[in-house]
Amino acid sequence: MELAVETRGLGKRYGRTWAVQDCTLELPAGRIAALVGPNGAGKTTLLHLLVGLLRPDAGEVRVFGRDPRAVLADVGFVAQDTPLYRDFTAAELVTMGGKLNRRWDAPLARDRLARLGIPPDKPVGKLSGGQRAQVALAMALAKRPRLLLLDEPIASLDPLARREFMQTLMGAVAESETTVLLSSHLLADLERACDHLVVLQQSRVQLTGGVDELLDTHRTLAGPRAGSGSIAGVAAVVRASHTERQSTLLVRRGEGPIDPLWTEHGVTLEDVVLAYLAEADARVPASAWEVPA
Ligand SMILES: Nc1ncnc2c1ncn2[C@@H]1O[C@H](COP(=O)(O)OP(=O)(O)OP(=O)(O)O)[C@@H](O)[C@H]1O
Repeated sequence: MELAVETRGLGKRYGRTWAVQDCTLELPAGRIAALVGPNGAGKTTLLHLLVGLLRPDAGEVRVFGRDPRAVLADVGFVAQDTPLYRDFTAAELVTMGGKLNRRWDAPLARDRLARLGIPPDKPVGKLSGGQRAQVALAMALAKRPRLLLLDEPIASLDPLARREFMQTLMGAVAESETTVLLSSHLLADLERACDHLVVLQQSRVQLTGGVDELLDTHRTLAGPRAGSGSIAGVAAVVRASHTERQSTLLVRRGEGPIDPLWTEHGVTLEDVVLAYLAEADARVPASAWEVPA
């Protein structure tokens, strides 16, 4: 299995604060991976480490087995604020891309922009935020990257454009075996398109793996209010909530069938992500919020 991304104990800090800490993950080539986590979790920092914009303070990062700066020609990156030369038109950007990149698929960019109704002759600074995001994606795809990194690319898109954007990504992966890692807060959109998940929380990886595997290994259980004893067929309780009489648990399955005392339901990606984030959040000490007198 070829790995597009591999990190071992990766860390980056600003001053004394670790923005990414002890991050170990593997992203197999050909996957569309979602990078999720709350504001400030370290998603942008991780993407910047993968594209060589930042150097690690700890651990290692490899992209297709090499230092990220050695594979820049193979990596497309769309930064969070889709920075483009705002005085240039989309048509001028496509022409410029051809001069700056070895492999450049100008027809792909032009077709895509035409299909989306992006005016070729208007400075991109005068386009809407969503249109600018589409221009940035078209430019990144025209590079024909082996790895495409996208930092919150769909945040500014309307629901229809979001769906179109995700379909384009899936199409690009199917056609060219591009690996995609995209950060987003829009879990429902990710569930449709992504087959791999990385959850970051407070600079650390909380959970990572294939989406099918994660959905298969997690269950929601409902039953009479539970104590803290173990439950047959359950490896770990990720998140528990209780009423006076009833408990609802999100669990990771273990060996064998689950205790029939519990009613078992499948989970969505959103259920799993929110359970892991809530569980990690519960570990934030209240003192973190204390304001010095
Ligand atoms: N240039 C910087 N200088 C100092 N601290 C920084 C800098 N960039 C990021 N940080 C800090 O590093 C941590 C991770 O930030 P990062 O931008 O990677 O998070 P994020 O998950 O992308 O957040 P968001 O979802 O809000 O975009 C935060 O605590 C942030 O305040």
